[in-house]
Amino acid sequence: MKYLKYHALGNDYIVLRPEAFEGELSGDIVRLICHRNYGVGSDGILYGPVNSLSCDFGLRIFNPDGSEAEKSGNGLRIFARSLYDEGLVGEQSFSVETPGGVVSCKVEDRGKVVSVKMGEVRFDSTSIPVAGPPREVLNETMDINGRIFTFCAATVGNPHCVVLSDDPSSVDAHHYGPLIENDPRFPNRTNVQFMKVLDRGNIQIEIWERGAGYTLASGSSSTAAAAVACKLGRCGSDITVHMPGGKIGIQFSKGFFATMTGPVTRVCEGNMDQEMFEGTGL
Ligand SMILES: N[C@@H](CCC[C@H](N)C(=O)O)C(=O)O
Repeated sequence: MKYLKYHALGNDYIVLRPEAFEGELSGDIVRLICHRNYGVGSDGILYGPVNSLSCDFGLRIFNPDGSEAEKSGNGLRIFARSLYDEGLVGEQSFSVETPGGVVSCKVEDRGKVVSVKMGEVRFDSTSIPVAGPPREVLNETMDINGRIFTFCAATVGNPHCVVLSDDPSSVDAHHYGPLIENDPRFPNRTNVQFMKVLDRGNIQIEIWERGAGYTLASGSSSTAAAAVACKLGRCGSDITVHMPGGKIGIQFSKGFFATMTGPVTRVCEGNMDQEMFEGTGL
């Protein structure tokens, strides 16, 4: 089974074309393909282009735990680059339908940079979702094993919990990230960012992703955290997000309509041997 592999600041994805894999991408198959020892290994699978009635292309996004995500910022940049590499798009803008909404992509610098209009970031609890009365989820507190966190929540199409921090660390991301990801206040679980505002144009985040765990970078996390910093009045509308894997630029217009710009790196193309799937019924 042919696949392509790319990474975006160390957030790596496998691109599977439907013609290369005509079966149903079950949770078991996704977990196997993403497994770092028994499979190819990745932070997720991009399955597309699939048919779309409203857009140039459709895309499905799967996390390594087998769950399907509504949107992926790094994933969309990688998907756009894969289309460019295979001559399906040029450097003109094109639309992609995801379960979390429609985005517009533009490949730049011969594919090494991609911009994505990610849609509107929203903070209302019913859209994210967050349990409790309908409200904007801003500067709320949560007690996680006795440690009190102040957080905001947002949706970029997928859910995000942005924890305000003076010292974001991978230690906190690994320890508290899974607890927050699965906290009952988030009915669909959530992605988690520990965010420090550096100045009006820069933030730093550490990331724990829903269904993927600790990642070196995340486009939708960058978008959500930057939107929270802007919403709180701590940043302007042009923000650089600094992560362990590198940095992404986020620009807001007309309120919280976000454009994300960042790099994509091609890793390889390969073929998954049928032996890998023995015993899976595939
Ligand atoms: N790494 C992605 C996010 C992938 C989806 C996320 N884990 C979720 O379940 O919402 C990104 O770059 O946005």
